Amino acid sequence: EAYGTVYKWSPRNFELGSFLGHGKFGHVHVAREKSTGFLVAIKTLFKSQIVKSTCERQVMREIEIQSHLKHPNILRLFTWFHDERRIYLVLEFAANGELYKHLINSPKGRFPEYKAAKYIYQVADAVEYCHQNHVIHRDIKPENLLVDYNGDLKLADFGWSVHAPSERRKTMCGTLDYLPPEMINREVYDVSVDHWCIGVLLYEFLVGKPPFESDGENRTKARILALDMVYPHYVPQGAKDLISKLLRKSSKERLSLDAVKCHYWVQNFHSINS
Ligand SMILES: COc1ccc(C(=O)Nc2ccccc2)cc1NC(=O)CCSCc1cnc2[nH]ccc2c1
Repeated sequence: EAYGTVYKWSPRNFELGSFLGHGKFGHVHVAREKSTGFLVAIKTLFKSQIVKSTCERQVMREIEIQSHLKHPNILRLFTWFHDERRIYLVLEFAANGELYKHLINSPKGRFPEYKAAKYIYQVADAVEYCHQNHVIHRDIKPENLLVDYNGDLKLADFGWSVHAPSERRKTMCGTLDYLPPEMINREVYDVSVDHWCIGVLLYEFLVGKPPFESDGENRTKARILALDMVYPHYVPQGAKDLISKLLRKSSKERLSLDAVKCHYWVQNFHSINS
């Protein structure tokens, strides 16, 4: 808001491009801001659906929180505007799309060590920033991570379900794979749920599937509560050490996000990656 005036954005400022997907409240398109040529993603939310399903105050609060989060690994909400029927969110466009697709299209369906280490560092950094801004439970899982033009991760905090019968897990939308024990036991939870999810995420990066994956929901829950997991032979010792310090039943014993970033297995690759 230079010179004290707030610029009034409107749909006229943008040229709408291809359809990117749809969420529970609306759909997302790539768009080009006309005066700069800058590519963004515009998420159109229908007021009718929002008013029906959540109170407007909560919606405004969520948009307020999102627009203040500024971190290189968190998808930016640049601005928003509305007309009589819709709310438009002007979001950062991650040109390399969904991380999940990169994972399943990798040669062995899993990331090499250096990539897993780079990505887990970036996720830990983004989530630590969220915690410092009193935002928790960012729903960390591959479906909620995007890759930008430079190959860096963006925590996207999707509000959307899959838009096409893609190669995603069937149970994707309600996947239990990332639930920590305290949430299965419906106990009170705190920021350390995110630490658990980062442990599950790192395992999935290196193995290509989450540690407690089972065909039945109850089987998955039982495995989570029993910490019933095995590491394939190719998972390096350093990564096993880090995962085992995050997947702890007692949330207080889980490694801090700073310690994740400083862990020797992550640091070993950080120099190469940065
Ligand atoms: C910061 O991010 C967000 C902030 C807010 C909301 C939101 O919906 N808030 C909400 C919902 C209901 C009521 C009130 C507020 C959503 C997102 N983020 C996404 O929805 C995921 C990426 S969509 C963009 C995007 C970019 N880059 C891509 N590359 C490939 C696909 C793709 C898709």
